[in-house]
Amino acid sequence: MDLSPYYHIIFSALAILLSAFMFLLTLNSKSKRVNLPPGPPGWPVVGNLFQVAGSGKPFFQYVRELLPTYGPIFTLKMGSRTMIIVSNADLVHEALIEKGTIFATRPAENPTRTIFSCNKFTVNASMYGPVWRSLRRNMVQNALSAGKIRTFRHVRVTAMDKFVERLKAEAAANGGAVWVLKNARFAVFCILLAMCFGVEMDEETIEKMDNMMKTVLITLDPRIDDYLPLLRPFFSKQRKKATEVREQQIATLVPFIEQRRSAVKNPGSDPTAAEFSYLDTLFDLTVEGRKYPPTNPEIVTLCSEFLNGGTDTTGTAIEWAIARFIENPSIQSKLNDEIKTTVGDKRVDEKDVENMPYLNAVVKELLRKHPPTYFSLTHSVTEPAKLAGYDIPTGTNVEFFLPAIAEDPKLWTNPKQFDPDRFLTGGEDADITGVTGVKMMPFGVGRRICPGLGMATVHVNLMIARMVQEFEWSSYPKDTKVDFSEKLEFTVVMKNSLRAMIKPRV
Ligand code: HEM
Repeated sequence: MDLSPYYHIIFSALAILLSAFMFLLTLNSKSKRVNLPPGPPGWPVVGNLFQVAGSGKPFFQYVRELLPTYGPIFTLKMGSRTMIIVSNADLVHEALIEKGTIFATRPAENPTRTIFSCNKFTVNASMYGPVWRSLRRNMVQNALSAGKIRTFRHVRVTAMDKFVERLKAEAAANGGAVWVLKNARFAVFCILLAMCFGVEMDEETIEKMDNMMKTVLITLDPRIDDYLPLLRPFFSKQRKKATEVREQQIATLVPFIEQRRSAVKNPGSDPTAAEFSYLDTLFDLTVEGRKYPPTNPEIVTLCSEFLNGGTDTTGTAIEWAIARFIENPSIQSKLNDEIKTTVGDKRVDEKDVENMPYLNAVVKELLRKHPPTYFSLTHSVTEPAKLAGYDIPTGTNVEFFLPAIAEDPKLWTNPKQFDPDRFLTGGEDADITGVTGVKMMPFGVGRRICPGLGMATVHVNLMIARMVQEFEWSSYPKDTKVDFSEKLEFTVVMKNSLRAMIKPRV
């Protein structure tokens, strides 16, 4: 959440004037009687907003530095929004498992998000209720069930072969060096596109789609008027731009939606059409409380959610994995040994992954130490609630800070260390779904747990296995140390995007 571009003196002055006015208005309001968790003192109305923005730090870093002072639950006032940051496993369990139905909703969205989510018509943004239930049930049962994931095996095989070819070509042109995140996220994006649209796309079209998705994500970056709605009149240009981007997004995606609609209506008419796609589940979808199926703009929104949910998250996991392999070559060689003993000279397949305990331990440790997002998506409560004895009013943004849980010394031995063996010889374990207890939650836990968990696990395991089977990975430039600094770019990626040397294994 980098708000620094908006941290402008004029707005500060304006906000202070407004804040004095609003403060007087709210002095006697009943919110004064609410017992919120403690937090750093802020200014009236703007709260801690300018402290956060002015710190110049990524939001996760700002929060991390407050933990020793304010503990496992604290409040940040971000303009009109009250944010409650939770960073302790027991409190996560209390909120998302014990009081799961109450903490399962989402807060109100800012106007830009509302444009792109078609008024909260997505699994991730919808309030806890009938729309969410219908959309989520459809995604989980009709598109992401274990059986449906299996039907796309051939898509993953083709995408992995292309991925390896791309890496080889890039290495050949650059003295053996390749960019890790860029190539990994492109490979996942190809898989998700094929699953979503069920039509074949050439590389140029895929890149066009990818650029479109990136533009949307940038447009959705938070702005200061999201926190201080009184400043909205100053941002009419940005609002107009957002509407234009939305129009472009619709114009880019609708032709593919119509192509698929026609292929489904006239079986056999399009020889390139896949047997099944996520789109097929949306055309006639019945949504509780509605009499009509999703419109084309709504389908655009649902497809974008499907593509965005799994692309950067998975790509990010792969980048951190390769960084760890370069840092610790013994992990890489142990993995390669396991691949060799499991599949011999055969190309590693997703079915083999189940029989590779070391690979599974590496992936689990990766998601513990480097959860691709440091906060779960924002939660909110369906009714006034209590957490750790404090009041949680409706409309509050409840944020769960994942690294604090996955690196809690009360839950883990040497939590800072990247050590896949902790899950094998170390005798440690964790239920990633949180049902039997929360120790790490890279996919969230409870009712809003990531519905892509199963598929994402297949993708991360398979990509790592193929990347290590094909190549030996080492540092670029040679003999340099990996810099593990982080930065926020929707997910938490490496501050200096990882470039690595690859050597084909013989
Ligand atoms: C390594 C990959 C992934 C990670 C780390 C990840 C992580 C997460 C997290 C932390 C949440 C928020 C949970 C909460 O609100 O408490 C989430 C939600 C979600 N994810 Fe994922 N995700 C991944 C892959 C995917 C994939 C492949 C898809 C679908 C194609 C997907 C679709 C979604 C959706 C739709 C939600 C919203 C669920 C809801 O609100 O009910 N994710 N994910």
